[in-house]
Amino acid sequence: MDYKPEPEPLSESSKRLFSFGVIADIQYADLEDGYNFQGNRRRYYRHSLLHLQGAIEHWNQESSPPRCVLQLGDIIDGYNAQYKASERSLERVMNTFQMLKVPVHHTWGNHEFYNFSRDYLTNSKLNTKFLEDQIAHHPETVPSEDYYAYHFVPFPKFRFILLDAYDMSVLGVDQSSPKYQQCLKILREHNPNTELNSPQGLHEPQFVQFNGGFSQEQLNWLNEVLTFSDRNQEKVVIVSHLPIYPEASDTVCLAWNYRDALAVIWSHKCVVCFFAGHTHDGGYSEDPYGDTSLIPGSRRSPGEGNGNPLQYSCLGSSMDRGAWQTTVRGFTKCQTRLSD
Ligand SMILES: Nc1ncnc2c1ncn2[C@@H]1O[C@H](COP(=O)(O)OP(=O)(O)O)[C@@H](O)[C@H]1O
Repeated sequence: MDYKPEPEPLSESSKRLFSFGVIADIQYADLEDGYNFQGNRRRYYRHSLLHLQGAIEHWNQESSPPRCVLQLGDIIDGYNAQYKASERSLERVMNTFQMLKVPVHHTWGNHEFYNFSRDYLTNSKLNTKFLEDQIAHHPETVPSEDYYAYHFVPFPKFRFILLDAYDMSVLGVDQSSPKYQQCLKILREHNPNTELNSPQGLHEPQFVQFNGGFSQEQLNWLNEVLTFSDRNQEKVVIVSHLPIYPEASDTVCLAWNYRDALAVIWSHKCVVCFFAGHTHDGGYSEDPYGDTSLIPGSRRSPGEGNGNPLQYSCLGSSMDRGAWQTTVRGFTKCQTRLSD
């Protein structure tokens, strides 16, 4: 990850409220090192577990421990399926996570679906929905079972929302279902390549098989939660495996309908930060909240928004770069630092 903001000294008026850990794309497999599809990025399949152990030791030793850790998806590599080692590898990584003294929230990425069905994931330890916050008297903030998303409150007045970026995807969906046909149609309409994983020649390169998007139902739910948070003057952090902001990511890694997600976020005041995995080179950007020129096709008028810059971060692969610890101080400025 090229961008590495320097931690600012904490002044009396901006004391750290709390911190949380973030780790993405562990992609463990009991295999020798390899490369990504393009052959230009090394994958440290076996070593990634040691890296996770290092991150956990760091988090456990913090004098003021993080409230939680966010695991942003691709916890094991798709190669495990080929070697019939999916369950064994997942078990190994989850056993490592057991050393962590704080709760971990798991997000699902494309590699989860290379290894497991959605039903399997729902019934597995990678489903951390039991950690969700329940807002009494606001049933509209309860997510549907049709997608894997929830919200939780690690610190008073800070709400975190975990989104399912493969809600609309050909990955993890039963191929005999109408939803699969609908997603395949969307993908084919935007991607005429025979190899649907290839972005070659695409006007919108994010329309590849290894990505997905958010259903309207999930976006409506997100809108309800953000409405609640606005009303309650909360600050909101959103996480998903797929990034949604072009300036913080390679365009081929964006969620299919990233603009729809941005439109929902921009119609509220409360969102301060969005974290994603998937883009192994990492990325970081501040949305000036009003400058629509950065978003191709955006219909948002200049000057709209809440006046605060919104932070978007994509984490570099944990195998290459390490885990991140983020400290929160009111979140007018997101402060990140490399923890190892
Ligand atoms: N241009 C491409 N053409 C065909 N398949 C691709 C292409 N790019 C990626 N893939 C496939 O998509 C999946 C994800 O790609 P990969 O490079 O492993 O990225 P990551 O490890 O970040 O998920 C792999 O199954 C890979 O084989």
